[in-house]
Amino acid sequence: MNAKKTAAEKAVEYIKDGMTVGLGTGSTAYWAIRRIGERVQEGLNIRAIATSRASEELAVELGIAMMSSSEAVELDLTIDGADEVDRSWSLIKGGGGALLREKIVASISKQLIIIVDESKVKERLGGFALPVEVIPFGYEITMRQLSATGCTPVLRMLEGKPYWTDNGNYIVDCDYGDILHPSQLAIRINAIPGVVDNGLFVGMAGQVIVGYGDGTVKQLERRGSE
Ligand SMILES: O=C(CO)[C@H](O)[C@H](O)COP(=O)(O)O
Repeated sequence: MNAKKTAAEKAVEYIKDGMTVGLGTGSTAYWAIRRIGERVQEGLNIRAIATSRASEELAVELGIAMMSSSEAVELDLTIDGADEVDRSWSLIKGGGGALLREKIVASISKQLIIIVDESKVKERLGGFALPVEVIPFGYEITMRQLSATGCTPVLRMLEGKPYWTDNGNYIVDCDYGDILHPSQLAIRINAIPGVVDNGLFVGMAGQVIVGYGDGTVKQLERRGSE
């Protein structure tokens, strides 16, 4: 069974006619967009905004009506994946390089539903190196400053060149080991001038849907807050 697909399809059940919807990025969000496309073909009337060019292209191909960022004042619902989620629903995102648009879209969503397979649920964040979007100018300086926050920063590369985000920036993957205080760390990272944003999403998820290999899906119960 495809655990990402089952989690994604469960989340799409929350979409109702007339809603405005944020479309996430990645291999789990892909299944949600596919299912939304099917529902649109069946007559569902929604308008959507995507968190990456790749998701936008897929949505347009599937006939989903898109809205511009100037029209998107508040969204009813956003469905997105994550690289890690802990028991208080803090997240690491950005493995697919879309963290900035994902955070912007999540910030105007009345509800953010996170869809993951069971491998992403962790007691503590930090097994996955934290993606940080940085501007290209002075990135070596920014990387040294990131290093001083307690991580090993690595510039993300693609085909021998720095990876470019949809926003024309770089991604630095920062390995902190166990992240004990995600919200404090997020503030420290974002205080560095060359940082645009980081992949820690704290207090943003409104629901986490987990898909399992046996075909079942469950809501992740929330335990405490960060
Ligand atoms: O944050 C993201 C992209 O920037 C993705 O949601 C995250 O990387 C999870 O991706 P996948 O569903 O492919 O495992």
